Amino acid sequence: MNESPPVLSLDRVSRRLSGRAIVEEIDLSLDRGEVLGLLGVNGAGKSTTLRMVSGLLAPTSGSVRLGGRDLYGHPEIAQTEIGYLAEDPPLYGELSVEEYLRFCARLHGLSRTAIGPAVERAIERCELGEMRRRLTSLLSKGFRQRVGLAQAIIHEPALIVLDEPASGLDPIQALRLRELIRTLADAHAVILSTHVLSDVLACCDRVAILHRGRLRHTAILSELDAGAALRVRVERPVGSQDWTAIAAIAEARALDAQHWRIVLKEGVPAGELARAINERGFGLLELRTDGNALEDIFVRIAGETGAEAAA
Ligand SMILES: Nc1ncnc2c1ncn2[C@@H]1O[C@H](COP(=O)(O)OP(=O)(O)OP(=O)(O)O)[C@@H](O)[C@H]1O
Repeated sequence: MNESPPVLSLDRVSRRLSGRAIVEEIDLSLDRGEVLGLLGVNGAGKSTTLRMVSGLLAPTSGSVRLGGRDLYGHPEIAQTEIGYLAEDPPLYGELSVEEYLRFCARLHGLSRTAIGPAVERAIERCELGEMRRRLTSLLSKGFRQRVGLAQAIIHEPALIVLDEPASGLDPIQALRLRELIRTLADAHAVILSTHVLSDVLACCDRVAILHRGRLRHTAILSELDAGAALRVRVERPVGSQDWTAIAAIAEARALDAQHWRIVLKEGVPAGELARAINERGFGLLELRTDGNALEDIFVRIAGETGAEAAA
């Protein structure tokens, strides 16, 4: 079978600056339909990695491939195959949203006849209709990010690279942007950097944790959730013996008598716990994933000192 190469693959990619390793030997790959979150504390090397992925900064060693072709051997593919949203997108303040997007479409090499429909599509997807004639210098931060996203998708690139896309947004704007990013995965491969766990949980399929320039952990989020704890709130106060009597439960810890952290045995769906709670008349008030599996991993890695991280 002739399998097509991944949209993006990194093979032992490193970047050194003045003899210091900023990013070291990163291996990653990404396919259409996936959103990968690059998670790390400030200074972990996220932006440097994304700039190498976007064709803006050559690796000191290793290779970045797009659809199987070496990006730095064929730099022209960056223009057509990559859309990049920088942490603070440079918009030309004297242009309206529509003028700016037309300009970006030309930069990405779209033909004169293709520019109009591409601008309309990007405006629609990023919900910029009401703002199309507004000068970009007069936009709120949330709309500036949406315009940045619109220019990143205007040429329908295979890969979309987003550096801290939700940074500085209020919670509502951040939620809207995450929803938008999630929809992009239908047609593109998306890689985004963030130091915010909830960004990853809300819109990524996979996470790669960077620390001190090294890739320390990768995980598929749905698999993390499967083994993760659940938070349960019940009407009637119950004791740990009530939980251990339920065969599906591996572990139960009281937060208070009505509020528990439950870990299910491997492969048991959360619905089974809901059923058992109702059968026993505990009165289920709330059942949700604890979200701590990723947090535990991230906090452990982010807390490592230089010596531990190098080990
Ligand atoms: N041009 C440069 N010259 C010197 N040091 C640099 C340069 N660019 C990055 N660094 C250093 O490399 C490390 C990684 O930087 P990078 O911006 O990639 O991290 P980051 O994870 O994106 O951080 P943040 O979340 O703060 O944006 C940092 O210690 C930074 O100070």
